[in-house]
Amino acid sequence: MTACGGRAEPIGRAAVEVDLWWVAHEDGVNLRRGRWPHLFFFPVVNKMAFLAPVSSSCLPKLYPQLSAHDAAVEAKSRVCLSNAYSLIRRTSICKVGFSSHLEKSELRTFKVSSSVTDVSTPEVPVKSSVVKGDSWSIHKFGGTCVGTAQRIQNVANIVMEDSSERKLVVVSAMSKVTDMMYDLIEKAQSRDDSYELALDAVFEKHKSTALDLLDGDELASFLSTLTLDINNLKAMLRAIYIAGHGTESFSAFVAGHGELWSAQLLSSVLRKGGIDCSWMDTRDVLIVTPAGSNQVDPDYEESEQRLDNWLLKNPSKVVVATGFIASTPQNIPTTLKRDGSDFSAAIMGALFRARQVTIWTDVDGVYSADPRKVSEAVILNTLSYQEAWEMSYFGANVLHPRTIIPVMQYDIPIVIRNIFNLSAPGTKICREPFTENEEEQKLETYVKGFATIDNLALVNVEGTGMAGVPGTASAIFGAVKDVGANVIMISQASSEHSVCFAVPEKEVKAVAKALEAKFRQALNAGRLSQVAVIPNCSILAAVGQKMASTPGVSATLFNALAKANINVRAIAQGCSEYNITVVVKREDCVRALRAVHSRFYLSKTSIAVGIIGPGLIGATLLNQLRDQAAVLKEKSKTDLRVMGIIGSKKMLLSDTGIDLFKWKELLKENGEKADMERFVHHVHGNHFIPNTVLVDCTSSTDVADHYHDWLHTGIHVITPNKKANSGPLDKYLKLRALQRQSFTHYFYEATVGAGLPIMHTLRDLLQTGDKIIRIEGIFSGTLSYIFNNFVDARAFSEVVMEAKTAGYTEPDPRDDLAGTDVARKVIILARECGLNLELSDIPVQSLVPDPLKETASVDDFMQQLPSFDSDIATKRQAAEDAGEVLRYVGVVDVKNQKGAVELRRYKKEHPFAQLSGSDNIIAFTTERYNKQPLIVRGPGAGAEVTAGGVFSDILRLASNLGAPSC
Ligand SMILES: NC(=O)C1=CN([C@@H]2O[C@H](COP(=O)(O)OP(=O)(O)OC[C@H]3O[C@@H](n4cnc5c(N)ncnc54)[C@H](OP(=O)(O)O)[C@@H]3O)[C@@H](O)[C@H]2O)C=CC1
Ligand SMILES: N[C@@H](CC=O)C(=O)O
Ligand code: NA
Repeated sequence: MTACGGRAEPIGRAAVEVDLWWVAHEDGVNLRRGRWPHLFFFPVVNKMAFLAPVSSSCLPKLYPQLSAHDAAVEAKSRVCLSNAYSLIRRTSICKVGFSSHLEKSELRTFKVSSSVTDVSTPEVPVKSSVVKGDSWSIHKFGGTCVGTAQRIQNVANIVMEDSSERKLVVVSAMSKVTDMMYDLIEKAQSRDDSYELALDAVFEKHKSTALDLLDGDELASFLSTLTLDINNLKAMLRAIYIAGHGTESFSAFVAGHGELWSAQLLSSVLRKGGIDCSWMDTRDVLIVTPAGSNQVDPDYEESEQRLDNWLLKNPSKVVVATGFIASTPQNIPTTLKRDGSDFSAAIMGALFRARQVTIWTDVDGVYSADPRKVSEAVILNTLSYQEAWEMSYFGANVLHPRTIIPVMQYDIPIVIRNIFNLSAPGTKICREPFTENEEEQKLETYVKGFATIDNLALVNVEGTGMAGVPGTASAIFGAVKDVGANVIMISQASSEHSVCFAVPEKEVKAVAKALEAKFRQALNAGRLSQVAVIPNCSILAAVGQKMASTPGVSATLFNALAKANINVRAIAQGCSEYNITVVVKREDCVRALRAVHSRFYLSKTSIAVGIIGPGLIGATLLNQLRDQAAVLKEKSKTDLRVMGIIGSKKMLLSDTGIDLFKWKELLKENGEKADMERFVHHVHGNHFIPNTVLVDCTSSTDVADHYHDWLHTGIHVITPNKKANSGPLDKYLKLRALQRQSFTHYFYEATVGAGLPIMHTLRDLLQTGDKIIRIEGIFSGTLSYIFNNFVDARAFSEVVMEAKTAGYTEPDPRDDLAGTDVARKVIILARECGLNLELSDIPVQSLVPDPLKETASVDDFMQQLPSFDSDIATKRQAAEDAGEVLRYVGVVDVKNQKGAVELRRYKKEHPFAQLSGSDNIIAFTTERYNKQPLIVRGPGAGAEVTAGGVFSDILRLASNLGAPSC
């Protein structure tokens, strides 16, 4: 008996290391010939047997040293370890019925190392030449990675730094070379002589790269191969030129040279670096059969055998293989078609049962969404195979789904890494992605990412005659198939009255025509009401394995879409729940993508802000936004980007957000002529921020007149301007009705009491069911200030000027003194309480002297005001004499459905007499606050508090749009 030792190490799930001593003895071996192309040998250990195929013809080549010992044993018992991975199976020696027990999925859990020991006889040095399993790691470098001599050297360095025991490096052609090769064929086919010059360029490119990288024998050898290849190609192209035609396999043969040269170049560079390296022409190994248009199916069994043969002859631990190219079963050169090199690497990963496949590219990994559309898209650390699959199908630049299939069946992870940023860990695509940080996991893994497909059309086949009629769907999709259109998404509600599906826009005409023809009779008879085409659609897909069985994910998604005012045309979700697909209008697609991306916390809640009126309040708001921006981003993940500022004459627009530290200078120096339409289009039309708010800081009626349209187009509006809410009642009612129907927000806290929470308090009272009886108060900061300071011998006009300088007054102080401003506030509150009053319904006592009512400018008015100081001084004195003060108040009498604005006298002890500065005081008398009114008091005018009130409305909007509360 001769015994030779080999070591089989179970790996993966069966993690027990077994020392295996196998026996080569006639009695213990069930040799078969004929039925199997191989001899079989059973290595035995503790009643366990391992079996492996051996090709008798390869034995002498493999183990020449054995011939010196026992030729009979040699012939029968040498294990061709190269093939072991495909047949080894743990089994009891007494159950030798191995053929029915061999299951590939179990086989891969073993690797066979090359260490071989003989214990019972003098040592027989046996070399196991073919080793596969997790000692191999696969790298794939695309054309850009090997685009220049320097980059090839860089690739070589990366390969050398990989500490894996064995490495297979799959390379594409140098960048642009494949296109150059196809161009050669094109030119030759169209009998364009310039193919010769083009071929020279190909030669020069590779020659100069080789000269940069190699020297000595390596250089000479490469150049001689290159020259030979080029001469052959020249002859071949000449033949194509003469025939005016080249077959597909000719093209594949010519095109594949780019890979042949880059593989040889890289392997030469590695050898120059002292690495024992071979290069593999994958056409010798990889066998594929065509599978429909632009697709091929690998023949794994045949490829595996060829690979083993190849490895027997090439035992190097580093192999550089050509990507993209393969052979047909008839040994005719072919290619793996689109994304071929990635596919090559994945197939090789599977054939080698490699530890990992690394795809080197020029991005840091797989993004949660297209970073060109979502600037805050993040690199995903991990993706499951299914997630990667879904993402790639939906247009994410991940991997072609077919690249994932080969590695998926052996649980081999694929890592996508950036060759230009080695510090980035990349994205790992594997069976069960995990995140160490639990919090992060919660946020990240339910929905991993979002992808979109543009240029689609929806087709809606509708009619009462469809319900309960078997075969309708088959007839519809049969017609679609007949015109060769690809159905991307299907949706049918359970009422069965309509079937809706998405097809590429370019195919929709033919589809509609085919359906109309097929259902002509049903349409004429009214059983089908229509075959409708909805053009200009896009698909947005949310992808995540953990969405499955997680309640609330779709609710959150749709909520985010609704809040961004995006209309969803169709929805599809398979019961695998890996993906929720919605169809939206194409122009909404990027906004939709941004909105959902933000909502799932992959980025901030972003709002595009347009500031209208950078006057006192507008400018103060801009400064507050500037000072708080970083905190908001950090703490509440809210990104407020001021995309435009417009005044009455000039505007400043930015595509990415205005630098708020410099907005004044920028507006002054770079500002362009104000154009409201263009401004709104710019702020809202940017495709990067899903939500838009226009903040009207003017007192302009013209600007307020736009609110309805803006809300209608999904733009949120926030304002301290009272004109819209106190303007014509019908317009106001229309505006509020629209606001209630839509998902757009209209906030105006600062219109009453500036930053004081007046509107908020009133809304809370109303919404919780309280009944307002009366609202009374000092609503004017200006008039409060004036009467609080109009004491002793002070002149009325002087105090008015003080109030104006302090920024309490309206742009035109007559709006305050005439009571118009208070009347507007009364109207705003009254309407909020449900009273349908016009401004003219409010009796107002004006403090503007009659002769100054018509004064042209604000300055003229201020200049002339002192001449009327005595009138009001007399009134003040009369009140003083009675122990009273003058206060300008507004009243909303809800019970009697009226309002009033007047100058009243109050006893000095009255709360209204206790105010200071620009304080407002508002008393709400309600059913709940009946004996004691609910009082809100505080400064009710001034730049900081007013801008603060506007800012808090913006944050309220952000939180309504999904920003977390903090
Ligand atoms: N001051 C306060 O305490 C309070 C004020 N408010 C309200 O705040 C708003 C702003 O007041 P304030 O900042 O004092 O006013 P300002 O006069 O200082 O600023 C008004 C701004 O609006 C711009 N503007 C005017 N018309 C237009 C237009 N048609 N299109 C574009 N921009 C225009 C002006 O631009 P330009 O300079 O180029 O003409 C200016 O930048 C008012 O509605 C006011 O009622 C509300 C509560 C309190
Ligand atoms: N001018 C107004 C400002 C706020 O609306 C006032 O004085 O209250
Ligand atoms: Na307020």
